[in-house]
Amino acid sequence: MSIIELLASLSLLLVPLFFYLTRNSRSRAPSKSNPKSYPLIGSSVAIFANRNRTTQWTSDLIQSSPTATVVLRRLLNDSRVLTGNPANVQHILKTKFCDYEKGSKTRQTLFDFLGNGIFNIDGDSWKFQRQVSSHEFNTKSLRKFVETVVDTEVSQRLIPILSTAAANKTVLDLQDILQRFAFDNICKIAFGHDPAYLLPDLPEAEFAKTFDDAAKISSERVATLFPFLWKIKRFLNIGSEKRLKEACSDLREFARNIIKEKKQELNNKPSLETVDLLSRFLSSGHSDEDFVTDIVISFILAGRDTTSAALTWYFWLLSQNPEIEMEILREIKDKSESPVYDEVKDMVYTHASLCESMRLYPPVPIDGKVALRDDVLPDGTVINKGMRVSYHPYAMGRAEMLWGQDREEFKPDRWLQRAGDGVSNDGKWSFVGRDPYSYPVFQAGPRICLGKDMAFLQMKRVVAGILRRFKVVPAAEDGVEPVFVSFATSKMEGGFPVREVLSDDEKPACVKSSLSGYEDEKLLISQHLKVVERKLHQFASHGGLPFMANSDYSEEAAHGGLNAGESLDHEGSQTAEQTGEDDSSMQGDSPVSNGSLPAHGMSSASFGKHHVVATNESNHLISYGGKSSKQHKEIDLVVLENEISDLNGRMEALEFDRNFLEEHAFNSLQSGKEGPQFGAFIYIYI
Ligand code: HEM
Repeated sequence: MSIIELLASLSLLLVPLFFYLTRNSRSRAPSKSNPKSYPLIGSSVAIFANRNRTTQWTSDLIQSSPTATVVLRRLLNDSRVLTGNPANVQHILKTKFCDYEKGSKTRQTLFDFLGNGIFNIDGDSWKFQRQVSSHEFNTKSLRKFVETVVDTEVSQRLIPILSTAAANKTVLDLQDILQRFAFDNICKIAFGHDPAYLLPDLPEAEFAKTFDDAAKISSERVATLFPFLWKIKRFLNIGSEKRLKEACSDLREFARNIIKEKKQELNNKPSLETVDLLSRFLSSGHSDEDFVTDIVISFILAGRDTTSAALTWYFWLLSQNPEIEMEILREIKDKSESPVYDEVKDMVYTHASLCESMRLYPPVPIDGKVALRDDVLPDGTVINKGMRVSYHPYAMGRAEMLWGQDREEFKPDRWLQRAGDGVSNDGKWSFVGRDPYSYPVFQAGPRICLGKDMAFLQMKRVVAGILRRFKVVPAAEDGVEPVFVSFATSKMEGGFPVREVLSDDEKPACVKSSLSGYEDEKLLISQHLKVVERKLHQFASHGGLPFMANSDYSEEAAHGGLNAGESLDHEGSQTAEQTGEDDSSMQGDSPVSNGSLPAHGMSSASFGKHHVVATNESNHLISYGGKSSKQHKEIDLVVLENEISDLNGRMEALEFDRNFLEEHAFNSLQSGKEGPQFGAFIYIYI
């Protein structure tokens, strides 16, 4: 055969193959935002390069797509669609529910870990599990959940551990503590079993490690570019697959022990006083041990990793937004010490702040289905049978189209309305939810999370328990941002080391009164910072500071102070218009915020009014005439820099003095100078 004949035959073979392999390229999804794709290998190079930050990378791709949808082409025509478009989300999760399933490929991939549990199953088996489980989430069960299980875990385990850490000034991994808390909770409520992982000596959490390994390796299987590799490793029982096998076997052993215990209990006492989820399944005629084991594992996954992830990021955000923390504390202090079910339900601002936190850090950042037949999404993306279509709560929570220009700010107010707005007329906040297709943090449609209400009740009770007594302070240096990672559910990479500091109410009276002056000063500095922030914003918009020539610092401070004061108003008298005004002042990318001032070193350590006078003088300086516009701009900028540097120095000095005072006060209390008071304090809180 001549070379020409050989080439001709090859092209006869390759051309159809090429068209077959690239047939998905004809999808009408916007191509500009899709990463560069090549025949056969698709975008594998980019996917591989971003494998350690898939969530963030795909979120960026979605943000830059005009329809908020991207198609990721992988090896050999394995295309996956990722969407942040609410219309598409509604389409796959509700309108065409029957055409999008977990799918057999995903089921097979996750089978070793989740078996036939509710997260990994479709059809009748899913319906049955959902139906039986749903009894566990009715109002009566939830009321019992808050008033017995959660309360006990908070007051008898969580608080004592945090109190000891606060007294000894030890650093705790809050992520680990919250996972232990959630694990004890879910086992107690779902299986009537107390694993007692949240104990003062923090027992070796071998189970947690095992569970994390199983979840991580399983989600790596789903994400991998080379699925055949895990299959070979599994066959040979080597590497990560060997570990997965061991982990799954340990998990199953754990679940089987719980089931054995429960069966014995049921045999001894056929009518139990309290009916938990496991008893329900065992009494429903399903005695197949593997099936019940799968259910136990799925519920541990649902209950342990979601609320703990949500709360970990929540406490991080609060540490960066003290004024919001104060507003939450105000709401909490309105309720009783151990808020009962109705009070927890009524914690509207706390509820809004949790929704806002999960908007930015969703516990399940990406989730998906598989198309059972060819389809076209509402935005025109062509879907082929067997294609994986994922929705992306992480990207959606950061989409300007859905949340506006201030989407990166942590603002619980966006979920709230005040009296006089037609929604509530008792002067309180009322919660305004978003449609679940724009905010699919709990999924949406027929498979919406069953534990949503339970999760909120639990999280609000934990927040109330902790914030009433402590301030959670990240142990990492200021400015160090934790890293968001995700293996099925999200995590903070490396944990969340914190120092628990007693809240002011919990401190002995002498320390409290000395510290209140520092708090006032801190508030004043924050207000000044808001003013500077607004000035910088104006500088960016107008190339100068138009207001400075006509107004003086006091007016600005008063204005800034009003906004900050609004959030501190105990009577809750802030109006919707005022809130709106505050919003607009914060819109756009603010180059300076309270937590991210550039360090200019220490300047004045003097506090209060002196500083106002000095700044006043600086402002007058720039209103002197005779300068060119360019010179004006330069002077404006110098003035702003000086202000920032000065405020920064004052904040550092303040923190230093405050720490010194706390240290000194605690030391003198410990050395007995104020023995009786400290004794009482220890007695009550430790
Ligand atoms: C902040 C906390 C939580 C979040 C963000 C959350 C989120 C989700 C999401 C995204 C799904 C869909 C998963 C999928 O099908 O792929 C889901 C399903 C589910 N969740 Fe939650 N969840 C939370 C807490 C809980 C809790 C505490 C429970 C209680 C045990 C729970 C029980 C379930 C169950 C049983 C399903 C399966 C529903 C079904 O497939 O019909 N969740 N959740």
